[in-house]
Amino acid sequence: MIENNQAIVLWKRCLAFIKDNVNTTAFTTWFEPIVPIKYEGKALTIGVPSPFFYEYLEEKYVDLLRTALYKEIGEGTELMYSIVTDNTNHIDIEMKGTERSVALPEAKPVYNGNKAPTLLQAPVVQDLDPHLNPNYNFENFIKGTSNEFSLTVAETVAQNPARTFNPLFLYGPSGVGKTHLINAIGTRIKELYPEKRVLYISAHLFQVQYTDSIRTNHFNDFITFYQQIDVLIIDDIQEFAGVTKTQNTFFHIFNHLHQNGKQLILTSDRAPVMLQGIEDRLLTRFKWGLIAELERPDIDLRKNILRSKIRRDGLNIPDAVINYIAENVNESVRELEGIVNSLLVYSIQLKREINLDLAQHIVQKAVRCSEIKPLTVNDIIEKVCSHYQLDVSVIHTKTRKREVVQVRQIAMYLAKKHTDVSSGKIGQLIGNKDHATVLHACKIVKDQVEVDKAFRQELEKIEASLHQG
Ligand SMILES: Nc1ncnc2c1ncn2[C@@H]1O[C@H](COP(=O)(O)OP(=O)(O)OP(=O)(O)O)[C@@H](O)[C@H]1O
Repeated sequence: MIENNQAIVLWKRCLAFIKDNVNTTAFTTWFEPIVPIKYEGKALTIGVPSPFFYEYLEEKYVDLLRTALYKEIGEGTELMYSIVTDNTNHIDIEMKGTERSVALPEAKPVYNGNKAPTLLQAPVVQDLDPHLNPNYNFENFIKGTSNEFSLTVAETVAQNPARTFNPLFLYGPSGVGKTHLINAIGTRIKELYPEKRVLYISAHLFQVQYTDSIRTNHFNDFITFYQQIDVLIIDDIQEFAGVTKTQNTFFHIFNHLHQNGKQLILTSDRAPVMLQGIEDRLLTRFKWGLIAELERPDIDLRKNILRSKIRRDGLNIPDAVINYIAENVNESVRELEGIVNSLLVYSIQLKREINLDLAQHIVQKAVRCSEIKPLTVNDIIEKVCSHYQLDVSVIHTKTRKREVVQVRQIAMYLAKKHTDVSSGKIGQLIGNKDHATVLHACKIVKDQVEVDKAFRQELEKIEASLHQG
């Protein structure tokens, strides 16, 4: 690779500036490994060792890099990245710096980003920033048994928005790929139907925009803006719990879009039946289309995700290390990614190869904080039965006695709330019932919790005992 002399000189100046503005460890870890590649047409290209390195720089140091470039080279200088795996080999994935932060929805509120709520007309398609994260796409979403169904319905919706499942409601615990999948749907729709107005927004940001619109007397603009979206994607809808006015506004937007054949895509950390503090009329609507669950990744998926991430980061990690991580880190994909990133940082900082020792050290540190044993459905059955002084075996019989039915329903409700076991599996483990019986039980208990104070306190007592040995 021929380095361009001008790039070396310019980058050296930037480095001097950066060195004055970060601590020594950060400088050694994140800036020393960078190699200047070329300077052409007001763009400086730098080589970084992996895509992760690029993402990290863009996330943590984007402002510092921009300031250094503008100050040392000139206002408006662009930064380009190239992934360099070693001195002789460089994968030419050129990535434009500073775009990533713009692509991330939370980094820039949609309200300002689209300037749309001040317009009474529909935003022109090309003016509407969909706020999709292009790094979350179908191509890099790895399929496994825990996400296969959700992936299939997501692809179906992307192929034919508003024609099949509307709304599409995806739910599952944190870090299992919900945000990734809904961004992938949005991106695919934009590819297939560029004329469609697609918008991704977190429920939190939607609420902030709504409150802002009231404060600044722009409520009508706010409503008009949302009613003109073709594909509305709202992440983490559980955040609407308890905020009645936002829910009310969303209810009207939902109705308008649905009636006009527009697609709605929603995610939540739990099934609609478990969403407390959300009005029934909204919950009913969430069930109009299709509800799909994303479960925690099983071991095969964990291994495949690790392999894919490692390949993408240009790392060389032995199989024994991959197996060790996959066996010991099982909470979420986010957690897996965190471990690989830590491995990378440690190996750069300590200049050590990635081996089993290093992996064990990192995994133990990460897992130690969450050493509380996760609850199982059996733990819950035992606690509930002991609270009601009922023999555990009775819960598994076919009896329809009122008190047994109620204990069974409470156990199902608590299992759904406190574990990530799927409804079907909970049914199997509690009296060999089906998935629909579990959801019905959850609804019955939830309704009673909302109106019956004594019952609510009783459940709180059982819940408090769940983590006691
Ligand atoms: N099947 C998968 N293939 C590849 N990457 C995945 C997969 N599932 C999750 N990920 C990655 O794991 C990380 C966490 O996923 P994501 O943010 O989509 O989770 P989430 O379910 O939306 O979590 P939360 O509810 O906390 O927002 C992301 O970097 C995502 O790309």
